[in-house]
Amino acid sequence: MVLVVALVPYGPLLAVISVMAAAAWHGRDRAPAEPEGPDESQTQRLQSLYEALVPYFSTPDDPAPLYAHGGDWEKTFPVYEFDGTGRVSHLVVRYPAYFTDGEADSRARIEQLLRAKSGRGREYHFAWDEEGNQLAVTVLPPLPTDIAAQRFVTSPGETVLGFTDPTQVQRTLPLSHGEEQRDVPPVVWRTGFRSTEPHLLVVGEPGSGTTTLLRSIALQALQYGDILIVDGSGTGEYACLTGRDGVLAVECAAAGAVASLEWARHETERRLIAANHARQAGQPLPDDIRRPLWLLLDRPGALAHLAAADGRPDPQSLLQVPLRHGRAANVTVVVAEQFDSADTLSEAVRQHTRARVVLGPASSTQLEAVLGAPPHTTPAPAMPPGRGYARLGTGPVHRLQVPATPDPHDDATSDVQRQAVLELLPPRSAQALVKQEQEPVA
Ligand SMILES: Nc1ncnc2c1ncn2[C@@H]1O[C@H](COP(=O)(O)OP(=O)(O)OP(=O)(O)O)[C@@H](O)[C@H]1O
Repeated sequence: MVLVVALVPYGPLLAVISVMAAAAWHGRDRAPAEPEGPDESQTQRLQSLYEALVPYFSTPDDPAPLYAHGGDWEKTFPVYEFDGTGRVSHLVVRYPAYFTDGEADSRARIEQLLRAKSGRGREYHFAWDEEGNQLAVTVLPPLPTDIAAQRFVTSPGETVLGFTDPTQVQRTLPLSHGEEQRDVPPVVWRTGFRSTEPHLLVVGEPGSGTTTLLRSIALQALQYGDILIVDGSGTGEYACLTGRDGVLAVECAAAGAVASLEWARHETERRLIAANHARQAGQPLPDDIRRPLWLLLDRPGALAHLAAADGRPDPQSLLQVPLRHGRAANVTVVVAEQFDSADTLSEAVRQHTRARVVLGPASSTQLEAVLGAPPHTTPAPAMPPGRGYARLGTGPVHRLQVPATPDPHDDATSDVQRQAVLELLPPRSAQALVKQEQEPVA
């Protein structure tokens, strides 16, 4: 088009000739290509997959079965791709309309079979098209495990939980990776006044990376708000945050945790009342209410019986008000717990944490119990720390890899990663220390 316009002053004929020449040049490689079909070993793989599916996708009373022993796989696999090792990397499987694709067990049987026949040791994504009677199977590449903590390009109120596949999220984040820059699709969780999932629950096996995720959230939260940490694990993994600007307290003992959470409950009520006054008076919300307050609890279950032994309330019981009214008061609660203590989670925590993350190995029952829906992917053959799944409200289940955000005081932390975390820590100013002494312990 640009070419035609540019050539108009030289006469339409010249323009036509030039366009034809350009088209010929452009199309020089487009000679009809040899139709590319699968080679012999690929054909064999497809045929054996087809044969394995026959018992699942046929009934004796079907007069014209799509699947029959010795039948034609080309009718059932309209799309197929292979990777460099000759294994299937993408496959579309057509199946008869009577197959019970709405039933979880029927789907699971097919998914298990396809996974076993296409090669274990990889992660698969299954997309069932119930209307079209077809299933798309895609092999997923591993998620990147080498993304270090850094300032993510997000807006206030957005927290990056980790990174996922490009297929399910529209957006990518520019990340610095050593000298390079690369774009990676994030799982972004929105908190605050307009959030539909104002609180988060993280569950995992020991060592799966739940503390690291909370540390990553804390570093992001400190950019715009204040945080209060209750660390029931008692291993001091949040010590790097103690006394930093915006860190109201890092509580490791039951007494301190109860006192701080009592303060947080009053603070939530104070914010609510002030917000109501402002709204009724038609005035903008005061700045101290706009500033987000985060309550991060790592393994609160461990503190429950210590508090009880001391005659104090379970710290979780103090979360009721922040959980219930946090959205209107700009107070966000994050709770991390291990699977074996998940039964210590209070009803309020279960009910109000609509953003969910599972890290580390988990059975499909455990995943469904926490996420409320099964993932459409098979488990990773080897789960690196920080790998898991995230679900925001009733949205899709995303694969998740949390950015490496290690404890900078841990001797095992590499210098590069330590430096990355240290750079994100706010300064320690005298003001923070005074605030820390005065505020949380009411
Ligand atoms: N996202 C991640 N990327 C890289 N390494 C990670 C990640 N998450 C955790 N790790 C590493 O895995 C180990 C355990 O992490 P973390 O302490 O966060 O786990 P945890 O679930 O809190 O377990 P625990 O309760 O036993 O401390 C640490 O050495 C940590 O550096």
